[in-house]
Amino acid sequence: MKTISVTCAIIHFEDKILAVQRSETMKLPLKWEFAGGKIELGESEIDCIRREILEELNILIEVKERLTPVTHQYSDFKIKLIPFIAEYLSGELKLREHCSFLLADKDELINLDWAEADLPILKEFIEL
Ligand SMILES: Nc1nc2c([nH]c(=O)n2[C@H]2C[C@H](O)[C@@H](COP(=O)(O)OP(=O)(O)OP(=O)(O)O)O2)c(=O)[nH]1
Repeated sequence: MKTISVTCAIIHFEDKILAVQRSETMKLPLKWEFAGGKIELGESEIDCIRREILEELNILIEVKERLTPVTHQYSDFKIKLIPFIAEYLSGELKLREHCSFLLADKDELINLDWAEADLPILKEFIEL
């Protein structure tokens, strides 16, 4: 089965972290995730995450660090999820695809109902 490469960003708003909830009509409905999306043909990982964040959230970010990618097999597709730590730079946050968002303390994140592929990323981030 083909593996889909997806970037996502753990975005700091000062001391809070942004989590977003997938809408009912998306794949993995109502699961929480870090905003991001699929890498387009010929696009770099960094260009992808900046583009996806602008498209989905209407904000600019500064990418700080790449964490360890996670390969995860869902029942009907397989993804390689590439996480970045980033900082909010500018723009008014608007949800263009997701149904809700949360600005949470790092230690509150684990309580959300995450997309499965995010769990190893969350663990690595919490232990940083
Ligand atoms: N953006 C993002 N996607 C994630 C995360 N965890 C996770 O399993 N995914 C999955 C959900 C999607 O199937 C895929 C990302 O593609 P996408 O954001 O373009 O999702 P999409 O709903 O447009 O997908 P599709 O319907 O076009 O197939 O990766 C995450 O933390 N962030």
